Amino acid sequence: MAAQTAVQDRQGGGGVREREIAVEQQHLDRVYRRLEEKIHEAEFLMSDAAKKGHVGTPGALAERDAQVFRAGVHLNRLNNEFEDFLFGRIDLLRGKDGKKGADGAFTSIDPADDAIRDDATADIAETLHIGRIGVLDTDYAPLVIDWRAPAAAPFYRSTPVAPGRVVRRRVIRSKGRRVLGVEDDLLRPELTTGLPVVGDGALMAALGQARTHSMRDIVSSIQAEQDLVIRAPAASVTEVTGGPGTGKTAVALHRAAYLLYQDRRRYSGGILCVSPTPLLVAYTEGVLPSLGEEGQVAIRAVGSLVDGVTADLYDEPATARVKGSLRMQKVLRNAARGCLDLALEGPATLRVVAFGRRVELSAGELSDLRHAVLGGTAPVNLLRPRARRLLLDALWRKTGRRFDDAELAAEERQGFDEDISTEQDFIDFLDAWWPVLEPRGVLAALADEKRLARWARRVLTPPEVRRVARSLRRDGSSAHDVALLDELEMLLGPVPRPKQREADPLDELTGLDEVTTYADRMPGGRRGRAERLDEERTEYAHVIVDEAQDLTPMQWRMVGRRGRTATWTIVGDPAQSSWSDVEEAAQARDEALGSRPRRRFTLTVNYRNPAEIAEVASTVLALAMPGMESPRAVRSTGIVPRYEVAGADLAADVRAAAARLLSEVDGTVGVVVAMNRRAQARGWLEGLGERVVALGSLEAKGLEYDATVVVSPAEIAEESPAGLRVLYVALTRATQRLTVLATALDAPDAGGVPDLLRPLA
Ligand SMILES: Nc1ncnc2c1ncn2[C@@H]1O[C@H](COP(=O)(O)OP(=O)(O)OP(=O)(O)O)[C@@H](O)[C@H]1O
Repeated sequence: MAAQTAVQDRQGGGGVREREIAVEQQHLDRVYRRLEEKIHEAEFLMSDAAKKGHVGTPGALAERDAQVFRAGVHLNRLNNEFEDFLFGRIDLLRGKDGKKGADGAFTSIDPADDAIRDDATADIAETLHIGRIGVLDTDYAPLVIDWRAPAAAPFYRSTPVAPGRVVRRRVIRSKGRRVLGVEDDLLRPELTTGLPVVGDGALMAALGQARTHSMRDIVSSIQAEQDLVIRAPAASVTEVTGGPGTGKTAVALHRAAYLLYQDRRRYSGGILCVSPTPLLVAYTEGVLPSLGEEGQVAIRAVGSLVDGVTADLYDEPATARVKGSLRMQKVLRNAARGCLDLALEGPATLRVVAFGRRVELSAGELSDLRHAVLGGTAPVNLLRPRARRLLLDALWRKTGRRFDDAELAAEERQGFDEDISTEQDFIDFLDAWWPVLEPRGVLAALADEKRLARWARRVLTPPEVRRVARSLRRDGSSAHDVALLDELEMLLGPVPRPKQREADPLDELTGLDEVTTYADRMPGGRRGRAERLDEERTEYAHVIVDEAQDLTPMQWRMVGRRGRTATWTIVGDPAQSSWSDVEEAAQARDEALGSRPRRRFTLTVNYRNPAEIAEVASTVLALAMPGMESPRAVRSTGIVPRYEVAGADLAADVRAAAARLLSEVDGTVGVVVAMNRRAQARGWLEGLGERVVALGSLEAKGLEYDATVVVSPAEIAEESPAGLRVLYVALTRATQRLTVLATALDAPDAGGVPDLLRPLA
């Protein structure tokens, strides 16, 4: 009977849909009325604090500032008129333990033993609405439960096989203050509860939507296997693997929001999310604000982890391989020390005047001294004070002064040190003989092939030396260079910086700088507190690594230094790795993570690609990683990939394919080409508008489009030793349509299918 009602209502019979929308609209109206009251409260707090004036004891001022800060943050969150602020509802049977949690909702997951009557009828005992932040009524009853609260977990976890207390799960679609639609899943169809069921399920509705250039959150349709990862306890390392489109990136970002909600104090140390490319950062950075989280999470491209440098170049695969390998540690260590010698083009000897006579250290003596100082492993810049001391010791010995009285000797020596070390000649000599080295200077020195060959003796082969030196002569940096700079920063130690402007002592007394005023005093004007903290921070409480399969060993070292005491979430897919030496990268990952225990999760369902596209990708996967399983595509659209063969004018053919796809989809189109055709391809698409973009194969990582054109699979595959895996990435970017454009290199068959995409016999 209930099943019958459900079928009828799914077909929209009897105006049930409109009635149910009206029911949810009523609830949403109540929520907004309550939110308005909260906004007034927060505004009152702000103005009350302001009225407390500008004078008072330091304690009172600090209290006032903290109050303003808290109220401001709160107001900001409330004022954000989220698209679907309220997005879910669950109707629950009576629970087992009858206890209420902090959010006002009952805690038990399982139904009470007598919640279902013998005739399979049951009553709905509790209805919870789930939203982006929690809202309590004036009497502390929950109007909306925060999606991250324990009571919201059944919304994501319940399945028809293990429904727990959930009878019906409803996803509510709204815009601003208006409810637009509802989509229900009936989790206990065997029961008669009188609940109407509307719609075709929320997940399919979400997956079919057109894509934009920004990723959407999935908060209203997180699936059970994803929810397990999002809410996994933050102990040590959480490792997630899964094929393309299984939601790894989405899950990682939702997990960041969950961790902050769950233990805000602990994660005030910041969460770092490392992404492979700036394009993926731009694509994903709107997700956390849409979940109500801003400020504590820094999403950075791996090439932007060192302040002041942004990677804007790509290295050829063979060069990347060398620069990313652990062998570079040795080369950089030699370079850090070797650069001291480079500076010695100035005076070869040191001459000073002491006690009326000249005292001199010869080139040989200076060289011995340098060796003695460099004997330690300390960073080179930190050895400078020791070098200075040894120079003074050696000069003092040369003066031949002897004293019987120890006190007198100490006094004389102190005077000597002060005199000599303030002498301009000595200062100039020290600056030339033991200069403060900056990572960029040392890296630039490696661009000289002869020098690099010396520092890389028995570590790199001559062709490798040539490649690396040549790549460093370019103007700009690659993501591999950034890891080298970071390594050098560690080997060299901090560069002493000129002192910052003194803080206003009164501000320090009142704690005012913690709240707002510090930003005003910063050079360059007013900046957000979060932005400032982000820049200053070099270690984080939690580190998330997206597309972890692509980090080179040197990059793992760089990321590892940012999370020495952190907990970690690492998501990736070995089948999508563009790094050729998978084992070396795994070893570096192990080093970065140390012996911390790991919890492993696997995601198995592909939410991005329709089955028709996933099938093509799986033929390449079989070549790239024989034996590796493809994730299961969750939907099928009936639209098969289109195969075309390019004629004499590749540009015109690519342009035509892109234009056709633009007319077929509402959202975005991505044209993926081999890396060396990137610039060219941008030109081909000129004038087609903003919905279409050209991407080099490595740039496509992590992104998705309504439709894609993959240009010459063979060219992409042949571009690097990991080319087949890169091609696998390229083929898995489309949510609706795929066009493959073959060239002669692809050896297409009569149907235009490239050799690489033909299923193995
Ligand atoms: N539970 C879900 N509900 C709705 N959409 C989802 C869900 N899970 C994933 N998606 C969507 O599927 C697409 C793929 O997700 P995501 O980019 O996180 O996958 P991925 O595993 O990181 O992929 P890749 O390895 O290819 O980079 C995104 O559009 C995402 O919004």
